[in-house]
Amino acid sequence: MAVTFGKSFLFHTAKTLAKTCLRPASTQVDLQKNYLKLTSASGQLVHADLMWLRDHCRCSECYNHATSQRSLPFLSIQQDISPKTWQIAENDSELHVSWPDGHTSKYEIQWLFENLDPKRATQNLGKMHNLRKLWEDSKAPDVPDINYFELVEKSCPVSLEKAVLSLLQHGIISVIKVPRTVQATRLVVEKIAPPQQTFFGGMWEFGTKTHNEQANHEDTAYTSDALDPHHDSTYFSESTGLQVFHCLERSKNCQGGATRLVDGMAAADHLAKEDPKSFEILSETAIECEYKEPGQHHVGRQPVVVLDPVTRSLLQIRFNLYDRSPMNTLKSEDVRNYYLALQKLARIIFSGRYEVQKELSPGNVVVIDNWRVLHGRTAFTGQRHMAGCYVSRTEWLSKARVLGLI
Ligand SMILES: C[N+](C)(C)CCCC[C@H](N)C(=O)O
Ligand SMILES: O=C(O)CCC(=O)C(=O)O
Ligand SMILES: [Fe+2]
Repeated sequence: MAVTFGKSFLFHTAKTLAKTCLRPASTQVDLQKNYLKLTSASGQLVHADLMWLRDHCRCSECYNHATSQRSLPFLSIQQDISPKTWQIAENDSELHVSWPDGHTSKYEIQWLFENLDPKRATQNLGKMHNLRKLWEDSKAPDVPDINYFELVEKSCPVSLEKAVLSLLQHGIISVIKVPRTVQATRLVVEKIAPPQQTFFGGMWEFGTKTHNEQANHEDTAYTSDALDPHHDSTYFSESTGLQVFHCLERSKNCQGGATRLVDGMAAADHLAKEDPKSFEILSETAIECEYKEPGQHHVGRQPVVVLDPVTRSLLQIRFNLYDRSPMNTLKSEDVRNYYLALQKLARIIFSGRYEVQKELSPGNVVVIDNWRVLHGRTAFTGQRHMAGCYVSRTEWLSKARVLGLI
């Protein structure tokens, strides 16, 4: 049964099956009104809509393999398209389809089953989700220290993989023995992706010992006040992906200024279990955040808990109580319940259950997934000089894919 054609094949197979009760030796193809029904030898069943099938022809006319881009004119796909013939070929590894206009398409059967599997989207996006190890209640995450020399000087691929994996698993990377310079901080980051340019700059510096007055911004981060755990850039249309901190200098008389890190996804997960209604409110109601200073006015509107549009699993937590705009996006009848829900999440976040504190010292760079882990600091006295940068999410996820991690 190496090569079988159209309906006669189906008829034949069905009869054989009925007589012998044997499993089919190859994929079965059955033309329905507007799709091909494919049944694998092991019984997996998928529906290939005929418009979808024509669109996914991977011949060099319809698809540019060098650029991974489609070239078939989208509007040329007719609503009533139907194949003239179809056959399973190449020892059950390909489906060949000929279309009324004379075009022939060949598909790898395995590729079809993968891409048509209705569970595929859920499972595929679940890869990141499955790697994630939420911080456990009152237990510090097991974050490996990555050595600067290995990562940057030796460009060790194992170190880089370990670093990006740590980000996927724990939402943070710790790099040790980093030279106390902005340039060394940059070299660490560039192993993963380029620093993201924002109005704060590419690489930024902040702290008491300022160096360059122009680098200062009208934000509490640039003071020595305490900052409760928060995510940054909730006022951008897309929050920055990574937050990098390197404490370049702490004066001898510097007291406080410990970095507080909280796993926002562990907190949201806790809320989902404890109070699903509040979780739902936070994931379905958008609020607004803003940043204003002379020459800048950014506004971002999204829910505090953002779910993946396909899998509905946790995609992002955007928690920043400081940078909220007037809460004018809520319907008046929803205001009270919204406040109660946000307070519930805030209580979990501020409870310390999913928090670690670390007094960053010169030489220690921490990279934080700003879509997951919140950062804050205790108030301080004395001198504390920090450097760092943002990295956009699309850039670091691209690196994770290139490394084969997701
Ligand atoms: C650039 N640097 C990180 C130093 C400051 C960022 C400003 C912090 C702002 N409130 C926010 O939460 O986004
Ligand atoms: O000073 C710190 O450790 C953190 C300040 C902060 O929240 C920020 O720069 O975004
Ligand atoms: Fe911040």
